[in-house]
Amino acid sequence: MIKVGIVGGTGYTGVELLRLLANHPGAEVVAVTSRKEAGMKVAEMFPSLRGRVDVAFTTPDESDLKQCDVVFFATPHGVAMAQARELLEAGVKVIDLAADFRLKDPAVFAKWYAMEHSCTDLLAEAVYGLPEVNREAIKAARLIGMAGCYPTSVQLGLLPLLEGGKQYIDTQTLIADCKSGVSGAGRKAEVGTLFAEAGDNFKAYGVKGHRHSPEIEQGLSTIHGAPVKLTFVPHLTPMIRGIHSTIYARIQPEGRDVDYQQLFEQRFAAEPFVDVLPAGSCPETRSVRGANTARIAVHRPNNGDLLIILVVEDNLVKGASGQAVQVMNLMFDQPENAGLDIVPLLP
Ligand SMILES: NC(=O)C1=CN([C@@H]2O[C@H](COP(=O)(O)OP(=O)(O)OC[C@H]3O[C@@H](n4cnc5c(N)ncnc54)[C@H](OP(=O)(O)O)[C@@H]3O)[C@@H](O)[C@H]2O)C=CC1
Ligand SMILES: CC(=O)N[C@@H](CCC(=O)OP(=O)(O)O)C(=O)O
Repeated sequence: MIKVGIVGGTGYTGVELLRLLANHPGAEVVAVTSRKEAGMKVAEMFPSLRGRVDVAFTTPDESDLKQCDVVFFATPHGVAMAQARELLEAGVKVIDLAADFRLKDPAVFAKWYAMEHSCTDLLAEAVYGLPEVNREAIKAARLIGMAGCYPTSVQLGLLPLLEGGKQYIDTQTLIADCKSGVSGAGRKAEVGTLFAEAGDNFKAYGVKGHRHSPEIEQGLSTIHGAPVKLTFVPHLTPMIRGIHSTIYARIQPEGRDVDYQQLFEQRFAAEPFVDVLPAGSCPETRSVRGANTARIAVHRPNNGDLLIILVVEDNLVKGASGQAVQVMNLMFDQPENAGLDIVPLLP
């Protein structure tokens, strides 16, 4: 059994890790931290886990995380980078769901996260946690910076069009118009996510600049092998789970004769967690609720020069904890779908 520790077990991604790992045949959660709820049984706080998770929260200081084979950080930005070195030196693998190990340039990290990076050597070593792009590197890694929720959807939507230096689309004018459910903002109390503020309401935010822009551009540029520019506008929608990304790309002369439906179907045919919908479809966020699946549809209206790619995912699953379990499975040579064989919840 893989011995698992979770730092930040009371937040939305932490409890989602607990839910998924409760069904994992090869992993056992041996430590879960919370500073505020230390001493309380996990299942007392989250009755959905009664009979499935039999551990209590401990403070991060009390928790013997070094006895684990892997520790997930489901914490705010800046927490993992303060603790990763000690764990790695003790032979523990580290999977960070925050952004501490995503951005390769420490100056870019400092600009967007308003803090200096405290271990740039580990940043250089860390592997980006997006299996459809980095599967082999993930298998060999001991430190993972998981892809962000919006960045996962946008990179999957553009992967077949950009990888291998393809010149099918204009890589300098891409637009990603993205919507997220409120759980994307985490479980902490904030006015903007109160029911009376976020319910029956719809708004864009971060239009001047969002910290996922540099992450998406870094990822797309790596996939393409040359700089890619993208305008990213996130929106908050009155739903709990789910991300819907609508991506616009201009087709270049080299891409005029490409069958995009076939390109997407072929690229993702062997991917266990990416589903390309039949031509003409529009994916719904509820079709992936609770599951580690991204569903994608590609449209080319009137066979013109505009491609519209629609991507849906559950921000807490493929956008965070499910993808983190997928990554753990790769790192520990488990079946990639262990603990993740889930039918989405309807309605
Ligand atoms: N929500 C989402 O959809 C996604 C979130 N993420 C990222 O995952 C991370 C967690 O997000 P989310 O679960 O939503 O956040 P929450 O705010 O819901 O939970 C944060 C957790 O971290 C713990 N925590 C807070 N500060 C510290 C600290 N200094 N040391 C140790 N533990 C701490 C909290 O417990 P306590 O205070 O009791 O210790 C709590 O359990 C974030 O970095 C977020 O950006 C990534 C993808 C999607
Ligand atoms: C709706 C909402 O507020 N979403 C968050 C993004 C989700 C998140 O936690 O960001 P990471 O994926 O980088 O960890 C935001 O825009 O800040």
